[in-house]
Amino acid sequence: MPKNTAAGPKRFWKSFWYAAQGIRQAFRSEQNMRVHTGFAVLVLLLAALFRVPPGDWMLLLLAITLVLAAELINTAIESVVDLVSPELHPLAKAAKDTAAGAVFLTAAFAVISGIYVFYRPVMDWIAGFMS
Ligand SMILES: Nc1ncnc2c1ncn2[C@@H]1O[C@H](COP(=O)(O)OP(=O)(O)OP(=O)(O)O)[C@@H](O)[C@H]1O
Repeated sequence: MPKNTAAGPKRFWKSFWYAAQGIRQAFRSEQNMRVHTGFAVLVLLLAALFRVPPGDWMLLLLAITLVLAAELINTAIESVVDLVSPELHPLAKAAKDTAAGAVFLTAAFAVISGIYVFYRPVMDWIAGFMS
């Protein structure tokens, strides 16, 4: 596999290309990455539908970014663990479980953010629907 041997601006743009390849690879190989991306798209569509204020958009974008970034780092750690420790090992388990814990924390933050942003608009929508 080729390394990034380019220099100057070319090296800079190539590193973006490698990053895009990493995201594409994680999206293809990790079901959780696809599930989280699907939720992210749904949440952004709902935010547009309910016309949430700019500050709430930023909170949702922060939550989505945290979850997807944690998922990418989790995927990277899983790959390295599988490479160096294909056999069962307590440290391999600790590494994978800790990385999964990071994803769980960001997902919990995303759920709380979603409730914070959508509770009022959804309640108003239901109230309008009932009256
Ligand atoms: N080499 C290993 N040594 C010890 N325990 C491991 C090892 N590999 C995996 N495990 C345990 O099995 C769990 C599941 O590991 P696996 O590699 O299937 O990842 P995963 O969390 O299912 O991720 P994904 O499904 O996204 O690939 C880990 O969280 C860990 O507890």
